[in-house]
Amino acid sequence: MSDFKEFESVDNVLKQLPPEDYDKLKKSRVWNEIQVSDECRELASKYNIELVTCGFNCREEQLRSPKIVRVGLFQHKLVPFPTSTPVQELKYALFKFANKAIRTAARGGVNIFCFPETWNMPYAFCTREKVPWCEYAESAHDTIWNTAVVIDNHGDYLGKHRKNHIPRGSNFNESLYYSEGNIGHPVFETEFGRIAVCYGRHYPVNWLVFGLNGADIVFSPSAAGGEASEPLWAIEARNAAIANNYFTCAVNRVGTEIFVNDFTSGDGRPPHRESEYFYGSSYVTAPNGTRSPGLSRTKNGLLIAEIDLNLCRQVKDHWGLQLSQRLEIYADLLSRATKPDFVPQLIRKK
Ligand SMILES: NC(=O)NCCC(=O)O
Repeated sequence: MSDFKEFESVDNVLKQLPPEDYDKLKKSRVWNEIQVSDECRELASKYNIELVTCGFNCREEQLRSPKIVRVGLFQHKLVPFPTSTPVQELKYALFKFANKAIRTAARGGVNIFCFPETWNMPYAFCTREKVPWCEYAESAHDTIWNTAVVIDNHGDYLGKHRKNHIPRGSNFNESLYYSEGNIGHPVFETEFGRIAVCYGRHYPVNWLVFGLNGADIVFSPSAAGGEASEPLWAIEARNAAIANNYFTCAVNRVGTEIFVNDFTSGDGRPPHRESEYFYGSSYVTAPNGTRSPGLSRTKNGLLIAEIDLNLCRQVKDHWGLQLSQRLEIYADLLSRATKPDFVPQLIRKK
């Protein structure tokens, strides 16, 4: 397992193909190269941030102009800072690094930038300890919810999303720290499209509602790690883009975090001090199912993807999934399934 933790990424293996084969591969995945400034590349290299860039194809239309937007997905490790670093010092160090990442993204023309979930602290929920981790809580207009705030390009607070599905298992004991989100599935109108934040990527209905509320781009900031989680990663956000005809941006944390005290994971393993390994691999999917290369599994990285929001409607027109989605039959079933006397529609041989 430890060797696999160091495995960098499928995309890096693919890059070793002869250039003409790699070119064919790019065409088959339908993404292109885009230009970013030398300054962006220089900053990325100076700050040791892997930079991956790509653009998605979109047909030109006769009536609507292209709506070109650049999204920036930033993934990072906590190390070199040990989890035992004093709270204020660690917060400051992470803020300083975040500042470098944002500046790099800005030089790359990024319009919308997204961090991973709980990027500004250790992922300490595995420990079940409250001290000192609760001291990382801050009022981003919230304290007891796992919350993402959306800040617009003028520096103004646009609103927030509270995580709806709080994990309760294995090394993801967030329910000891957070209440379940209670403010629905907001979509934020910005100068760069209608955007939303979806934390609960294991729940297709969660994704669906952001689509119903009109999202063009749904960001999924994550702290996703471990063997059970990784096989799902490349599928869930991609499938959501296909099912809902919007762009999805899956943003993950990187690395293993070592804590001071032993804790157990409820899986028969002896007490230990390390978190799950967070496998990075942040990526973007377009509404037609094509996807960007992923960032590495092991390194700090910035993925800059150029998208044309017109693709959302083009794909909707092509498949007509919204025309045939039959929400009413699911609304009825779902409301019955929430009742204690729900009887599943199960047919048995008589
Ligand atoms: N942060 C979080 O909700 N993680 C859930 C587990 C996973 O998906 O890897």
